[in-house]
Parts: sequence; structure tokens; C-alpha cells
Amino acid sequence: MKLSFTKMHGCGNNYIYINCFDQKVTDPEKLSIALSEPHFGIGGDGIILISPSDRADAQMRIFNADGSEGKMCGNGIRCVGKYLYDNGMVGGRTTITIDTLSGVKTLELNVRDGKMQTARVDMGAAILEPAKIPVNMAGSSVIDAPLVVDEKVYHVTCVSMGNPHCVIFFNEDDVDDLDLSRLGPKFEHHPLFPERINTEFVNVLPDGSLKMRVWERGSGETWACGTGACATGVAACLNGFCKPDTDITVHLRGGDLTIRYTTETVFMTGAAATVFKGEIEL
Ligand SMILES: N[C@@H](CCC[C@H](N)C(=O)O)C(=O)O
Repeated sequence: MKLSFTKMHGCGNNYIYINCFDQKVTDPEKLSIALSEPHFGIGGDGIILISPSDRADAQMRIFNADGSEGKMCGNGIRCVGKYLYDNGMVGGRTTITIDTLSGVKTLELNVRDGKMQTARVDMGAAILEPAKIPVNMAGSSVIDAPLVVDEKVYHVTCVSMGNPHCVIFFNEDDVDDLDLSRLGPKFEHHPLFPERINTEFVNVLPDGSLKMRVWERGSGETWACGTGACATGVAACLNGFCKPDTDITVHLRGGDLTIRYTTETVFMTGAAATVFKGEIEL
């Protein structure tokens, strides 16, 4: 059996996109593990299925490289917008909707020469995680709360953007120097996060922008995470490093995203790119 796919990335967060309008995937968990593997598969951070929806232009489902399913993918949703627009699946409209496990999201597409370049996504309201970690909590949410990992105290702010994120701001260490392959799994599998967690390691730069590295549950270190950048922008506001209702630049390993946190919602703006198309024998 042959499967057509498109490799796309948003700020280096690269997934294998499968058009399920005309193809069927029966075991997406197993397929994601096989295709994400770089030596025997295609290589990537996971797969994203694009299917018909009865309440939006399309539905997307995201599977991490280990086969687990995420509820939402910020970099992925911009790529799905590009896929739909560039392939003529939304009749040239630049306002489109995409159904996700975390609700229907609206995208405003910025188009040049018939191709989508960037998208602004209304990601929905940030959900402040209820306190599971004792001590130093503002209200009933986890904001700047101490969490011991490997006998060291980290101060974490937990924000859900449909999927769970734990954001840590570093004053002294440059996040570029952290050994994420050692540290990331300790947060991902910490007993306080039974559903596992995506973790963002962040420096606030002198100009007020944010430098972020991410360890994603189910995929390890990726070059960017859209929901993670949103959670980081929100956490920066909650901790007084940035201001709501302003554009916050988040520098990721694979590019920049612009985040705006308002009382009603979080907006994320960034690019999406097609890398190549292919067909794989299963
Ligand atoms: N890379 C994504 C998030 C993908 C899902 C995540 N690893 C999870 O399991 O929650 C993004 O750009 O948001």
C-alpha cells in the first residue's frame, strides 16, 4: 500500500502531513512511530492527519513521534492552513477554520503569489492549571511555584493551551547551555504530571523578547512549539516579565513567533513552509 505525504515545518517543528480527504489511515499511532523514525522512516516530530470536518474547513489530528496523540499543535495548525490554501481546498479564502481536539480555531492567512506565507491563529483562552504543586501559588494556579527535579529547585508556571505546558524562566543560566536530553525527560515524567508535560526553558532578553527551548512530551527536544510559545508568552505576563495586549516575540531554535495574550484569547503569528512531497510504501 502506498501513502502520499507532505513534509512541512513551522519554525523547524517538522511533521509529516497526510491528506485523509482521499486516503485512509487505520493505525495513526503505529504510523507516527514508523514514519517519524529518521533511519527507516521519513523522519520528523510526528504526523498530522488532515480530514473533513462537519463544523470547520478541515479537521487536524496530531500524533507525536512516540505515537501519543496531542490535543493541539500550534506550528502544525499554521501548516494545515497552508496545505489547505496552497492546494486550493478553501476556495482562496484567507479566513479559515480548523477543527482540533481542543476546539475549532480561526486562522487569518497572509498570502503572497498564491501561497500562504504566515498565519495568525486565534488559539483560544489560556487555561491556568489548578494548583497541584504546594507553596507560593498565586490564587489557585501554579505560578512561579517551586518544583524539585534532580535535587534542584525550579520555579514553574503551568499553562494549558489545550495541551499542558510547564514554563521555567532562567536568570543565570543561558538556556542554550542546558542539557535538555537529560533534563527534559525528568519534567516530562515527573509524578506531578501524570499525563506527562511539555516543558519550556526560557530566558528573558534585555529587549523584553523571550528565548525559548522546548522539550515536548512524546517527541523530545523540537526546534519550536507553537502552543509552548503561547504558554511562554502567557507565563511571562503572569510573572511580570511582559505585558498583556502587546506583541511578544518568542525566539525558538527554528525561528520566531509573535504571541499576544489578551483576557479572552491568545493569538499566535508565524510562518509555515512546505519542504517536500512524497509517497511511501507501507
Ligand atoms: N509541537 C506542538 C505541540 C505538539 C503536541 C505536544 N507534544 C503534546 O503532546 O501536547 C506545537 O507546536 O504546539
